[in-house]
Amino acid sequence: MFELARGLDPQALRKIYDAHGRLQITDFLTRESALALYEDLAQSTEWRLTVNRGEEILHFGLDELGLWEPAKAELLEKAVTSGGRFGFQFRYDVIRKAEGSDGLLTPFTEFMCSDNVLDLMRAITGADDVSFADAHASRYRAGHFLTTHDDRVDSMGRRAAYVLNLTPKWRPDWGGLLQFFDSRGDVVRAFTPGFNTLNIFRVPQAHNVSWVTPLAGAPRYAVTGWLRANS
Ligand SMILES: O=C(O)CCC(=O)C(=O)O
Ligand SMILES: [Fe+2]
Repeated sequence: MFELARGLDPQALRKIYDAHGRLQITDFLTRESALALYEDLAQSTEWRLTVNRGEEILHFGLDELGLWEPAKAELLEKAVTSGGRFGFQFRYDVIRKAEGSDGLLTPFTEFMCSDNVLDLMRAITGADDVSFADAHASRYRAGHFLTTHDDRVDSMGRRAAYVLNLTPKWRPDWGGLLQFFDSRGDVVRAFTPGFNTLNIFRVPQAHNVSWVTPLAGAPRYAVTGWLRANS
């Protein structure tokens, strides 16, 4: 089903990862595999809106949201914007792998957990104890975002994060950049979502996804997760 692009050079990638704690692989899958995954996500009806309320993670069906009274929608809007002003906040659409879910997310997760891919991930990151990868799909539309955080959850054994971007064409003006920060809050690197581009970065490390602007001509599709050790 899914195939790695040919010619990936683990040693060269390892050098970049070691030097910066992050890297981009601009063609990760074969074009056919990446297109199949993109098309599957673009036509899926399994998307739900996810937002956090403090530590709590909420999900809303998109049909359900369409039926909300304007006053209720406004309350959610206010909660999300005030939550993000000084704290950790996100809002985007998600598909989480679930028993019986059709679509390509489960086969893709299995692909990420295959010996071939895990060998490559261990070679790139040097994290020899990585034994599996988890995955969920994300879709950021205008007004979606994820404020600065470092992905650290000690009990989860996260060694590195990965993001496979799948929108065929993206412009930095559309927002949705994966940004990395130093301790002063300066952006030290920003990755513009690129089709079939895999971003990998060491955990913990401060990063965010910038607000997707009304200029966005398409949703920002990705499959993302963590390379994990059994903890
Ligand atoms: O979508 C991305 O580029 C990053 C997502 C992320 O940082 C996360 O889900 O924790
Ligand atoms: Fe993150």
